[in-house]
Amino acid sequence: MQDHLAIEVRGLSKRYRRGAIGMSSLREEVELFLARRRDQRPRRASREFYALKDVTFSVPAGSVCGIIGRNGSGKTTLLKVLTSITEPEEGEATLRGRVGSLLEVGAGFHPELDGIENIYLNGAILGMSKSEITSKLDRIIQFADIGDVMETPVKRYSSGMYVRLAFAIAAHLEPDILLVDEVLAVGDADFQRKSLAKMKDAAGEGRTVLFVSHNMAMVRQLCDIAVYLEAGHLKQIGASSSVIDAYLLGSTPRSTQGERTGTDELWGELRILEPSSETACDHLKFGGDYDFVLRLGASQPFRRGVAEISIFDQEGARISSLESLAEGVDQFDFTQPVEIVFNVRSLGLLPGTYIAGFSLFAWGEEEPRLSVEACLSFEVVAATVNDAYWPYLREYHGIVRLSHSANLRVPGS
Ligand SMILES: Nc1ncnc2c1ncn2[C@@H]1O[C@H](COP(=O)(O)OP(=O)(O)OP(=O)(O)O)[C@@H](O)[C@H]1O
Repeated sequence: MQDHLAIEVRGLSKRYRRGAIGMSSLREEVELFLARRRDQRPRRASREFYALKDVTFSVPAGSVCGIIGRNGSGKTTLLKVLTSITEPEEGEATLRGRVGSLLEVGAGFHPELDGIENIYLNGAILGMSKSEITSKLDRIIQFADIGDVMETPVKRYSSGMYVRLAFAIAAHLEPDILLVDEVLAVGDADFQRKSLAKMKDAAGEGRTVLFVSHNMAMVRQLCDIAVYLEAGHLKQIGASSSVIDAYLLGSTPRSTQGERTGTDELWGELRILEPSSETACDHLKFGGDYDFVLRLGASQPFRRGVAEISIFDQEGARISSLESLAEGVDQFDFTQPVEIVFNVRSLGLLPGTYIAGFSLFAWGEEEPRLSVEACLSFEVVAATVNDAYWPYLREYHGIVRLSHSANLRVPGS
């Protein structure tokens, strides 16, 4: 193995048998359940499949590497193979140095032992001496910041407390390689911020971090390289920004170039353009100016209407909408297609991935005549460091930035 490589994975394959409930991801179970209800099909027979297939890549020491991919693409399986929780059928993985991991809430903890005893237990597993662990104890307790439960058996901890303590241990026992699954999402925003900073520090000290996440803004911010898995195969590895772009494009519901949706009688097409440009963009800068252009066509006259563009986050929560009526546009003469241009200025959506859709209502009717929930996805990226807005990051500041100013005053004077 080459010295500068902390992790080397060669031809890794892992097979599972699908069938029993609880073995598949939740989403797969829900899909299966719905499919069965729809078709009354008998239960799918159990069969083998590859959760990982011939995966080969390496990670240089001192890098922070993101592992990304859709649900069920094999990310967790990869971490489980790397930590020897599961054995691969083929291939091999070599990890250079001491490995600390944070995979599942509660994993690596003994439920009957209290917080402090678990710190010693984990340290011992990592091969540390008692005095080495004692010297780090205060920092771990301080980082976990879970109050006076350190002497309570961890089986009584909430999942948030588990994660706080587990991350504090994993990060402070100074493993050479730190493997972190999405568990951090359980912690609150403040704790996530501390954890991200800690992972960055770890890399700065020459440690290697492998970080599984669905949060592209976080991966983009934290990781210098990324591995993109698709259905157990390695789809791409490289600089995190280009791998994330490839992943987002792959999971885009439809082309950002805009695509006609609807019927011959009534259709719409949504594009995002830079003002006075005809080129569609899918990477928008936080704080930038954009035109959301909705082209509509109808075969029947449809005079008074309300057009609305809805913007959702990756989890499907509606973040905002743009609405024509409030802006004084409500007369659509459909003798030929029309375009409604929504001028969005100083875009206040924080870096992250968003999905847009649109609907068209006839005046006075409750149900839309045309409704398209997701027709394009776009990503908002942080502007450059020189930009006044650059520090605004979603995981620290929420999803939208309200336009505001601030001033100082002394009450009563
Ligand atoms: N113990 C198991 N037995 C059978 N199948 C399994 C087992 N563990 C995982 N799988 C299946 O292997 C595939 C990969 O799962 P894995 O958890 O690695 O995906 P993932 O990318 O981490 O997904 P997610 O993003 O949803 O966490 C999925 O189809 C999953 O259902």
